[in-house]
Amino acid sequence: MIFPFNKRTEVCRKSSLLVPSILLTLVILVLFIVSWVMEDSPMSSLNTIDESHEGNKFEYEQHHDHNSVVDVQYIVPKALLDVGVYKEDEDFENERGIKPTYWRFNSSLSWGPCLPPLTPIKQWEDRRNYTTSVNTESTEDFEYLRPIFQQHPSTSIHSTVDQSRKDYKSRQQQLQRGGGCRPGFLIIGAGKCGTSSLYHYLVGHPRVLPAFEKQIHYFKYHLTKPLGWYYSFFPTPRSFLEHGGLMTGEASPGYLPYPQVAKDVRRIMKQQPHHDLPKIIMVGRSPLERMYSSYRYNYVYPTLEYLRKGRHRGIPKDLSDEEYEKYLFSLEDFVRSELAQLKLCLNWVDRNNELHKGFGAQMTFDQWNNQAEFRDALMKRNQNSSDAKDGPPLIDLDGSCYGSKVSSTVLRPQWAELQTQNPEKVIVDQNLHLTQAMIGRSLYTFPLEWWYLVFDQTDIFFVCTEELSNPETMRELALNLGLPSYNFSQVVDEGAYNVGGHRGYDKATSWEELQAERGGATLDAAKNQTNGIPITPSLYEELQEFVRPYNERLFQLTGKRCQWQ
Ligand SMILES: Nc1ncnc2c1ncn2[C@@H]1O[C@H](COP(=O)(O)OS(=O)(=O)O)[C@@H](OP(=O)(O)O)[C@H]1O
Repeated sequence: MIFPFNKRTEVCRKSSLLVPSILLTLVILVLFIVSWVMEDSPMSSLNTIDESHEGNKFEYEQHHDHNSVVDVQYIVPKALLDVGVYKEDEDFENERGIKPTYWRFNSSLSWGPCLPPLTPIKQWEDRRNYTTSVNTESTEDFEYLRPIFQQHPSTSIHSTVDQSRKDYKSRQQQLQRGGGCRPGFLIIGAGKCGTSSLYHYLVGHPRVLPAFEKQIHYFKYHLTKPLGWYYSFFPTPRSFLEHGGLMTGEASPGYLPYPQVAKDVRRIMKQQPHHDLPKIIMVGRSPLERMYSSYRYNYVYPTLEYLRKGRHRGIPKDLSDEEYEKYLFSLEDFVRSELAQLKLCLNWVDRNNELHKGFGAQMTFDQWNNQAEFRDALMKRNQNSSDAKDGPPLIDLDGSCYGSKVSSTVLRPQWAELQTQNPEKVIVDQNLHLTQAMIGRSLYTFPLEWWYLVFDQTDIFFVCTEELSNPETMRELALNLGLPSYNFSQVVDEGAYNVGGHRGYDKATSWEELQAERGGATLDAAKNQTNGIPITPSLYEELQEFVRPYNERLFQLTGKRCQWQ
């Protein structure tokens, strides 16, 4: 008896538990589905946060995903949205319908090229560290964003540049704050072609702000440092926007020669919000003039400096330059030996006048064919070069043509004879990569081919040095970068930068001074140097012949022809 009773009560008890547990399961299921749907919704990742800090009230929209595993957080001050920064894309188109890089507003993660201060989420949650990187500007401070939409006030170029320099003088402070502005253009070279002038002319545009230094060389020499280190060379977001800036950039001539740099610029900049890339600008000068400029700048002046200080064993210090001359190799010496080396590397002709492919194409293939960006082109152009439509073989001049130290007295294979026969003459270690390639670095097409494999054709701009001082050249370039039209006459009238010896990248020499220095040549001739290059006429002719096809390929590649052949 007891059993049926007990059994019935057990059944009753069980059935009375069943309903709530089904209900509970249903509720859990519904909650799970809702949270799952919410997780996929972008709105769910926006929290508005009110914070008080040091007497200021802040309102932020905090973007994060639901797993809270995002370790970098963009905090966008609400006030920024209120002043109307996020308008239509078209607001930033110039008269050619071109927008400057990064000015797209489909995301609130970036203020044009500038990234708001970054706050690691861990710090956000850990209030003890909270104050270290949060933006401490008050709401009304964001009024400074307004000039972006208005005609920039007509302050003089210099006061704008000087003021913005002052604003971001403290790079250390900027590093701590996070954020920063990305370069919208990179002048990648070529060295000794007027990169300093091009940079100074471009930042003379009132909507372009200069970097802390003309050449930063981040992608060549400093990749082990964080990107924040690089951005700290550019205006702070505040100073950038306050000055109505649309673009900033830098000029590092050491970028052009290296395929790895082209790859790294793309890879690293693509990871940033917007995935836009900086525009690539290259300036090219008559190859022989560049070569002569490099000979003086990278060999003669540093070697004289070295000798004057008595650094070379057996050569007394403080002699006159004329007395030191016998210790220097001539331009003719260098050109002859490098030309022979380059012919072996690129193409050479045997006694029967038959043309042979040099060692450079195969060496370059072996070195680079494991890189996805370059493999296809290398297969077509270096392995099967009979098909001209794919372009000439890719050659990594710097990496393949020059070899390395032969002995303590012979620094490069190309100088074996020169150095052995002239033991009293000096080549210093310091600029070997430049001294070895006086002609090579004038063959602009070789390195530029690699940049064309990595960047869109429309993102690469080529300017001829000889046209730099024409304000119309600069206006065209600025328009093609998406900037408003601007008359550069006043800027170019300042003169040429980094002329002759080591006067500095930021030092302008007036055109009149240049005219006087260059023996009273006409102003036009002073702008387009016509100095005699000290080599024998026969070698000059041979060089001209040698560089002509490479110049021709450069003009084909860039769609732009310079006055040199
Ligand atoms: N506007 C203009 N027109 C023609 N030539 C010009 C111009 N501006 C600079 N220059 C000449 O360019 C040479 C300096 O180039 P860079 O600034 O690129 O040199 S560097 O690689 O950054 O050291 C340097 O050449 P050299 O004087 O022959 O050495 C400058 O005189």
